Amino acid sequence: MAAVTNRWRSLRKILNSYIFSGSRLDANQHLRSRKMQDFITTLPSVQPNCIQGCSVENHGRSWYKPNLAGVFLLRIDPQGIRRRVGKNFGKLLEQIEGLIDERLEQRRRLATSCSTDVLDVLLNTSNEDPQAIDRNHIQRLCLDLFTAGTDTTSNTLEWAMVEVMRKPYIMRKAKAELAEIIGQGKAIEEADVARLPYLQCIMKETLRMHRSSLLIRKVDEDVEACGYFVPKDSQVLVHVWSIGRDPAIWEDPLAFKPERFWGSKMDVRGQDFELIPFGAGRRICPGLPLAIRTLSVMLGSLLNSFDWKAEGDIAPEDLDVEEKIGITLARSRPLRAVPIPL
Ligand code: HEM
Repeated sequence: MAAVTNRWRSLRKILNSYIFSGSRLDANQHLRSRKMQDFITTLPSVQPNCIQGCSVENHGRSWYKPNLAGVFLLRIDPQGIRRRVGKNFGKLLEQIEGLIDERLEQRRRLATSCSTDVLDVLLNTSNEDPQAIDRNHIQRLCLDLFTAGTDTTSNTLEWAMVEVMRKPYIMRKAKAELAEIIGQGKAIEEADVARLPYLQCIMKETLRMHRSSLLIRKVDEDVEACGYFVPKDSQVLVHVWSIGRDPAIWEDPLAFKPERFWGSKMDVRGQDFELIPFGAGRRICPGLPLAIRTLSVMLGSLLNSFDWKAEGDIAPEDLDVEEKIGITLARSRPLRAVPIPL
């Protein structure tokens, strides 16, 4: 056992030097995280105060499994990661293939090609110019949208509900705003969201606290940033989760307080580097406008249509916020919320 631990320690040392590829970054110095410090550095583009990362003591689990083949640029797949990913993506592609066939059949049956959703638009474009986009493109594009747009959105909504249910005063305030602006029990339209500032604050606060994304960037040329030398071709992982909880940026960072955004111009659209749940720059999430609109409408509708309690009459303060870390950040146990008619 001791031998395995030692080997693992020296492997971590090697990994460290590869990940930080020659820079003088010392992970221990800058990230206090026990579990993540060996593999991840927090290097937001310009804000020096973000670089400190933040404590993640309440992350009790070892979650980060580096793909060794990727780290050492090997073609082999010693952990079977590439094989498993290939198999699971194959299954997803089969499902999408089925959806496309179904839609083509429906269009043939109804003799129509009118655009009702993204898939119709893609199929129409392909009909008009098969060189521009073929069936393979459509399949891959749908795969991208499914993988990038589903868990991200549903997890964020679940976290928003958990946080609102944990703090009855937030629930009351949000409901009061909805009742005043929309009318209790009435449906919310996308256009209403702009008139619901407190609901928007809840969404921002949820995205601040419950994002796990690592933004991945490759450095074009040698750069000095915040006193660190980052050599050309380094891969930099920007740890958005830590930025969102950095005490150097946020007052009382572990508390869910939508009020911190009240009257503030700070937004999630990639201009304020303290809050970049959707990334920033050229590769910022293209689903951002859709996600913001749908999330606000969904959360607002849930709050405006029902009262809520946790299943099993768990007291609000006992609802836990334990996270299950992955590409997206899910709650460790899915929330089971019981709607109560108004
Ligand atoms: C709460 C919801 C969402 C969050 C927090 C989120 C977050 C992100 C982040 C952090 C990135 C990487 C950006 C970067 O590297 O700078 C990304 C990329 C992407 N997102 Fe989202 N996303 C969400 C919803 C969606 C939705 C609804 C869609 C589409 C329907 C979508 C489609 C994509 C795509 C296609 C990319 C890859 C873009 C590229 O590589 O150029 N996302 N998202």
